[in-house]
Amino acid sequence: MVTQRALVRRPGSRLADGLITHIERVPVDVDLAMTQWQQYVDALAEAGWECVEVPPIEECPDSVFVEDTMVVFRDLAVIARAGADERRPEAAEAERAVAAQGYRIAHVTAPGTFDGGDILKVGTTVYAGLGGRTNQAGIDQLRGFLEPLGAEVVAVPVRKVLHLKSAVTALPDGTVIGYEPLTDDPRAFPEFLAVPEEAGAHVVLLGENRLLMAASAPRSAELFRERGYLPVVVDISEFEKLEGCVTCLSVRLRA
Ligand SMILES: NC(=O)NCCC[C@H](N)C(=O)O
Repeated sequence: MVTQRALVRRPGSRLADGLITHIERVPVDVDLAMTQWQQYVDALAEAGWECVEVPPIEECPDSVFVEDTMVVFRDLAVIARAGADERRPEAAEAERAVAAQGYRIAHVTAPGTFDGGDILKVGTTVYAGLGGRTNQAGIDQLRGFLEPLGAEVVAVPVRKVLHLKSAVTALPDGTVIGYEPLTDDPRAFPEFLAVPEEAGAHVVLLGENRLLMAASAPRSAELFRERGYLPVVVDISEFEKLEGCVTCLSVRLRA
């Protein structure tokens, strides 16, 4: 029985116009991006994840970064009010897709904003990055939705990168991993492991000891191998040009 599903969203033809904030714009090869997206979806599928496609939204170049539309905790999906105005239309279809998977729905409303990329779940601790895309009102509303379900919401600063999960994610044992030059406050996390590359900070937990990660972080992959993990590597160069990473290309629904 399949118990793991992931929402994904195919890139649109305007992908190359996606937002950039902390990096210089370089041309995006949309055909290559499409190939890379398919390889990413295939890697999830090979690891036992059933991928559910959210219908693409052509007018939003960043809609492929579907993780930003929500955070899911237990049986609740909290739908984001995106920190970037241009990205707000992305939420409606994503909400329909997660509701169709049986999730209850809550909404962050004005003046609150959050992007799913700012939310890192480690067990029942929910770290929320307070920065360019997620504001205090958004975090307060998230706390109101998630703490009755047993979460502890912890706000952490994000100043150097787009999203909290651009700086840090976590290994299956709960160790938070981050590239120190881009992590505002490593001491915010009880267990912190520095990795040698920016993209080495981004892992998707595929199950058991498997970690989905980007090809741009080979030394970090080696570090994880030494710790007993099995990196599953995908090239997402075209999404990295738009400040995307492996986490933001899917919403993992762990039923
Ligand atoms: N969760 C993520 O890391 N999302 C990446 C979003 C990148 C997109 N170009 C943006 O600026 O919103």
